[in-house]
Amino acid sequence: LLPIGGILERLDAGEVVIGDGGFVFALEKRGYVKAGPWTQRPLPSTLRQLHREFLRAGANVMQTFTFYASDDKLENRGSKLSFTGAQINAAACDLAREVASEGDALVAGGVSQTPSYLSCKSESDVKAIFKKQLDVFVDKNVDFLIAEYFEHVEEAVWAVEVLKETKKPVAATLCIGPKGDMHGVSPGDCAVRLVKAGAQIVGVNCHFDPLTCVETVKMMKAAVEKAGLKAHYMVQPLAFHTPDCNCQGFIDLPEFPFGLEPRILTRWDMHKYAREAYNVGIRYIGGCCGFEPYHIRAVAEELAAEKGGLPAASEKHGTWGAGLEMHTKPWVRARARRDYWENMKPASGRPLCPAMSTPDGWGVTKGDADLIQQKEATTQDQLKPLFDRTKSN
Ligand code: MET
Ligand SMILES: [Zn+2]
Repeated sequence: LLPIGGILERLDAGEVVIGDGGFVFALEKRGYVKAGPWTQRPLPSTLRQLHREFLRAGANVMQTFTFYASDDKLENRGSKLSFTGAQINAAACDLAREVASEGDALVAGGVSQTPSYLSCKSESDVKAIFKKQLDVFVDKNVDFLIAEYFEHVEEAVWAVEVLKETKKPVAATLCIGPKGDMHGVSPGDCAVRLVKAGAQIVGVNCHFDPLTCVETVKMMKAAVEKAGLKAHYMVQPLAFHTPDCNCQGFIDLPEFPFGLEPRILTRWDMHKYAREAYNVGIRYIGGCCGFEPYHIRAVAEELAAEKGGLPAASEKHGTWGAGLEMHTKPWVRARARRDYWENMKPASGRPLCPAMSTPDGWGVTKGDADLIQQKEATTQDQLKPLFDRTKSN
């Protein structure tokens, strides 16, 4: 399969790298993470098992489960923790490495947006937060680093600048859609800033459905190329359909986070996603919230020819439903073919439900953001009264 090499060697050689899926969401469903704070950990045996399932599904990267594990986030959520932030981050690195070494996978240490940025701490304060997590990643010798889930490109740039200090490869993904970041910076401009800050891989994760994310990365790629810069591209979208979202993505859907199930992509939707991503030139293709191991397996199956083989989990899955040839019912046997699953339109089974929702939130768009651009007004609690004021004026 993949030649042995670091992330950049693999991407430079034109290989497809498959990412993993959504850990906080998957662990919440299994009863180990609480939605809201999203910070409960550590969870050794479950976490090890989830890494293994993604590895078996074809993931080439094990991301450390260090999302929202910065000291300020752990404290800010008041979790009564019996471990320090450093211990939590270290345990996550050990687990990711343990499982990665069972297969052909790299370990990526991850940092994400901080409450410190939103509450307007200085650049040096915010950077100090990233540095603490980074010290653990260096100590544990992760293979590369990912700054993911940033709504504000400014904070992502700060993260990249800190991560760069290690000389390890750095990837950066924003949780934005085609309209850009929460200050209205376009995807293209965001990407150029991240590449200039030293990220070798740029893209988006979370907040929007796969095809919207691919579209956003396509805009990033065009701008980076236009600026005469070079980078690799990465996409790790939601596994939920979000055609009705505004600029903040699925957070604003009334179904977030406990009623999203009818929106889940099928494995066949994932084939389409993987092909689209590949066709626009994205070579690091993975998932975020909602992605379960079988979604990653579908990505790996779609790209099997490019990758030179199928993942281990495909042993239990005939490509395009081939396993159904052994079904007892003839009409089900007739479904053992690609065009059946490609054209099947799944029903939701909910006759009284709408196809689309109206996003909540306070409709904070670029225009509103311009009115309230002071950084101290970027958390929702702080935005609401300002927006109400805007409306009544
Ligand atoms: C809310 S985005 C979460 C990203 C993180 N890599 C996770 O899967 O948990
Ligand atoms: Zn996510």
